[in-house]
Amino acid sequence: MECQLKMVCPRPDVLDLNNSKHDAGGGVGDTYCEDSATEDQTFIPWNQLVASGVDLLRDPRYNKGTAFSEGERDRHYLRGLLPPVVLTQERQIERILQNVRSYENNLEKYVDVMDLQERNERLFYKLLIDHVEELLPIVYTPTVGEACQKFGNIFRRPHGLYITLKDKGRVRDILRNWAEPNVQVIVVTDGERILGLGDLGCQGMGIPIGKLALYTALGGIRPSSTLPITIDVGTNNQTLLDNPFYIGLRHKRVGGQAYDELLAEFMLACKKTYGEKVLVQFEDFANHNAFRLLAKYSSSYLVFNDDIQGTAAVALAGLLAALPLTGGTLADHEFLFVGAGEAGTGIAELITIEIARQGKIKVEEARTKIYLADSKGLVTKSRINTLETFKKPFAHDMPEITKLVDVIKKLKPTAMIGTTGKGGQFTQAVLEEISSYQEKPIVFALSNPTSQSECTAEEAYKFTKGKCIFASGSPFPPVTYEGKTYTIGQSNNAYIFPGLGLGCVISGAIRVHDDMFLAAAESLANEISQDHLDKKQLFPAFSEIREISAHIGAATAAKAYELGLATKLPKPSDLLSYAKSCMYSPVYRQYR
Ligand SMILES: NC(=O)C1=CN([C@@H]2O[C@H](COP(=O)(O)OP(=O)(O)OC[C@H]3O[C@@H](n4cnc5c(N)ncnc54)[C@H](OP(=O)(O)O)[C@@H]3O)[C@@H](O)[C@H]2O)C=CC1
Ligand SMILES: CC(=O)C(=O)O
Ligand SMILES: [Mg+2]
Repeated sequence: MECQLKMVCPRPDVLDLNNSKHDAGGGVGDTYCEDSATEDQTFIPWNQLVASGVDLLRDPRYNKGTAFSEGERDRHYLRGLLPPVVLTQERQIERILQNVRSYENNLEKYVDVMDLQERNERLFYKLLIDHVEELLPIVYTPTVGEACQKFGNIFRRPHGLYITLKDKGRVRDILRNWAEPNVQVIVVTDGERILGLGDLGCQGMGIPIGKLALYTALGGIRPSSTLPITIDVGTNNQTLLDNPFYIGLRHKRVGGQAYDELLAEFMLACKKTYGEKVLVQFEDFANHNAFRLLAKYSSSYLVFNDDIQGTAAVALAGLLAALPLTGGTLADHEFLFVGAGEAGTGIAELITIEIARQGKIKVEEARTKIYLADSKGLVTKSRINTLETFKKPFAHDMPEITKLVDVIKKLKPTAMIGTTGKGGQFTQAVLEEISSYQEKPIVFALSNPTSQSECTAEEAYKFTKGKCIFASGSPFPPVTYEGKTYTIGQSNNAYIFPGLGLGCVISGAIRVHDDMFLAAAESLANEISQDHLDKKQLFPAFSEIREISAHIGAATAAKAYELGLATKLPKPSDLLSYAKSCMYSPVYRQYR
């Protein structure tokens, strides 16, 4: 069919590099019109043709469904293909929300909402942005976890790229099959540690899809610039291997040289296809690969690990925000990490850097404030020969203690941070113990999804008698304890990566440096007001997140410039305004 649709735009999408006004880093893309665009605006010719008629309705990027105007229906061969009603985007959202709310279980809501992404992208993002508090638990933790577990059973339309062991030698060809040429952010998983749900193999794809939806909704990254990828090297999850509807390679996980070669080919293919400024986020790899891959690629690629570094930044922000409640500085606290993997040691390292920076002391000295416990108990020097490298810096010269409650009795930490991926570790006895000597213990239960949280918000307040300063990785409703209501802050890396990604894109960063995470953490902590603290709320509401992401983006970009890692020159004079002006808006465009 002849292509008829020409989209035109008085102001370019800033993340659209097709346009010279804002150049965030190479390539060609679509343009969009300003929110207020009307059909009789002065249009600038648009240089990309897309389908009309039936094909237009079937293309989620351009489809507006019943919101196509009368004029558009005539001009783009849509007459008769739609019922006569013309609805506004707002009315469409009302209808969809009504449907979503009518489902009793969250997985049905997930299927319905994600289906919209495949049908009408702008409507999906407007829905998500306008109702973020309600829908985040659906497209993200906890529901996305269940969706991954059942991904094969609920599979409808593919989204993202699947790269398997069988594709060795042709990964670049596969990237070329992705229709969008201007990818700026990739989230990749190999599915081995999906939330706290373990190895979900190829079905981990729900996570990159969900994370990238947040890059757009929370951080304003243009959807066409995002690419979810799953690397399938098999799975050790026998239940999935036995499931006739499993979507991945039906064999045990392959590691070693074959794995490393595939990853190396993948990284190089990303750089060759999308340029050196494509941001690659490693997500939900098991820790035996996560730390290795980060160390291997972070000095030569624009890459970070969300579970190690993004989580560290969000937790540090929460701890900084808690200081006005506890009094003192970070260095005045004793931290106990329960769970010593990616999230636990990632946070421990960033806190170390911050304590050392604030106190102008050596990192070795800062580390004396931090203790780890893993599945075998307290991490001590006596275990040094069998400890993984990432635990070793925090091994203390102490007797071995296996039971958590005994560790607490011995160390008397002021802050306890759970990253075990195992639900229920913060038992009544543990919570009672930490509040027996500490007036305001900090208790973070960061494991996801909700089923794996170390304790519920209600348990935390009940068993500490309302004393604790609490945050969780997955959402919990407010808790009322003895007449006082506490709003539960969600210490989730979703506060960090969208803004950090925005900062990388707008500055044209070529590397992600630890100091950029510190800048992001400080920026997030600055958003906590006295109002929040009155409710012991350490994180702002997600409804405020786009504004916050702009601040985080500006702070991250500023740090990239300061470190000489930014390539977009000249540096914009007002990074915050620039970040805001770059953010994708899902409001419908008018098609000429
Ligand atoms: N809120 C957020 O933003 C984020 C939350 N997470 C969540 O954190 C959890 C862990 O993720 P990640 O760090 O990547 O996983 P890892 O597998 O890297 O680490 C898990 C750690 O928990 C330890 N552990 C397991 N059981 C116990 C136990 N009973 N007592 C003490 N320690 C225990 C493990 O011990 P051992 O080393 O001995 O095996 C390991 O050190 C997941 O649920 C994930 O969803 C992760 C990233 C971000
Ligand atoms: C939030 C996140 O990244 C995780 O739980 O793995
Ligand atoms: Mg993760």
